[in-house]
Amino acid sequence: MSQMTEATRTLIAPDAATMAIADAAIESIGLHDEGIAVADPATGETIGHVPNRSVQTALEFVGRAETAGQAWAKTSARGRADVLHAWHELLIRHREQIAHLISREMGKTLAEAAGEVKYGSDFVRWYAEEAVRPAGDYREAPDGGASILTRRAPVGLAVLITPWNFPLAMATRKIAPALAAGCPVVVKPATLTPLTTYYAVKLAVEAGVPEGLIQVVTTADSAAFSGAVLRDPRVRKVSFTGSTPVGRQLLELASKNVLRSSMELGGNAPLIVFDDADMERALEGTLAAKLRNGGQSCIGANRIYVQDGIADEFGAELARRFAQVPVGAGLGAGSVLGPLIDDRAVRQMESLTRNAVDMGAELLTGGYSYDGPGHFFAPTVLDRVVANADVVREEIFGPIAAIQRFSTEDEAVSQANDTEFGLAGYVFSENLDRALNVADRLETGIVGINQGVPSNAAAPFGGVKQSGLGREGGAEGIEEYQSIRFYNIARRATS
Ligand SMILES: NC(=O)C1=CN([C@@H]2O[C@H](COP(=O)(O)OP(=O)(O)OC[C@H]3O[C@@H](n4cnc5c(N)ncnc54)[C@H](OP(=O)(O)O)[C@@H]3O)[C@@H](O)[C@H]2O)C=CC1
Ligand SMILES: O=C(O)CCCC(=O)O
Repeated sequence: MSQMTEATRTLIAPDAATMAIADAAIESIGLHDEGIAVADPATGETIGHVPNRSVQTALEFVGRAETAGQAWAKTSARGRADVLHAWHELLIRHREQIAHLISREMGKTLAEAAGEVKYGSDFVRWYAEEAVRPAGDYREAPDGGASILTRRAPVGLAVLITPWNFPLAMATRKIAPALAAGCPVVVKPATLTPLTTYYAVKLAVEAGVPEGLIQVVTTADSAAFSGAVLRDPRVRKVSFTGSTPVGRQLLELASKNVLRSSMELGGNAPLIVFDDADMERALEGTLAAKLRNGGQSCIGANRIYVQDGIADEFGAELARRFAQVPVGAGLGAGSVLGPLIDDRAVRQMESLTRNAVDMGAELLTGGYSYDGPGHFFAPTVLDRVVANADVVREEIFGPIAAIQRFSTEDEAVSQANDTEFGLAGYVFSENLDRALNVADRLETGIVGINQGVPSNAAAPFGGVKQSGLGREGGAEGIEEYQSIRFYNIARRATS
């Protein structure tokens, strides 16, 4: 595609010393050199192997977790909290190794990986704190004839299926509340990035999580895994983060045993910039909402709507900033944008850009991939994208900013809501009334107002419409792993 120069073609190479830190972390996990190969997306190099577990082994692991879970469910809340606090401390003590490992296996820059270590560890600390919060309440029946006690019991064995884009945070966001609630877990990390999960779980065991309580299953046949494990009567809960088509399949499987289900699925986030926005805030917020994690986030800004009066200036300035973003290996000094996860993702970015341009979009910057061995695509800005272009209808999952223009608030809201997804949205306006009114009208579970990264361990992350079911993080996140029961105590009037 166009716009390629020798300067923009240059990629920052990985640094040998930083790769050595990552490789030492991988070595310390103690896995063997056989099974499923894991590759570095910046170099294509194989960096380790994880076991390819059979269905039979996965079911044995279910049994081990269930056995360990019986004692864990009886451990006091303070006991569970203490173990989670100890795990949090170990994650922080090993933050450097974990950040390098995340960067090596997933590709994000070291700075972003360090941010993920903080974010991912925050879930462990948060649920250490939540474990001891009241797990029930007392109420009176309105007619006075009964007292009602509620109690939250652990839901039981939870199967946790995580994606490759946040290898630590997506694991801890599920494991920590499950453990805090008193549940055993079987975790299935993505085949593309399983090493961080093995490393974090090893630290959990060192921190005092009972042997067997967390079982990690890696497999080359994830469909066979879910087909068997979700039908097993010992399993009571499934929590999944990933694509909507896989989420639908898992919900179908979960229906057989009527499993409690949490689904954090795809997004198609609208980002709306009004003409009364602070331009600097809006540009920085858009850059963050689009390029965080190389654009590979389900809350990444997918459709950017800019009000007519400022659209030319906004588009030109965003393109200028995108063009200056240093691209290279996550473990390369100064990289701000790392590689995409695999070659399929690069081909998808090329196809989305081509389709948008064919349909009339203006390519303001980027639009090209880099020659192998890594999977790199340039930061790209497209302006005047039409509403039925693929880049608008599909989840991009890469560094393409697709700008459309609008004139009125009603028009912006109606375009923003014109999708089957409803995970995140963003509003930029210095008029608080307007920002809040538009936020109220967006059909999403999350809204960033004048900022581009709304995630926080204390917040209830999750979507509406086809973006999923349930919430992760916050006080709500532990409830996903609890069953509420009540005791009705008959009361006799006394005089
Ligand atoms: N909501 C989100 O955060 C994410 C959304 N996505 C979206 O999905 C697209 C495709 O990414 P992809 O990684 O293929 O996402 P998937 O939904 O295929 O994978 C996510 C996780 O689910 C597992 N999985 C896949 N199929 C099954 C199955 N039948 N039973 C049990 N587990 C299964 C994967 O395992 P395995 O790795 O072994 O296939 C992985 O652990 C992305 O481009 C993006 O649009 C992707 C990741 C995260
Ligand atoms: O599903 C994702 O893409 C990961 C969640 C990102 C976040 O928690 O901010």
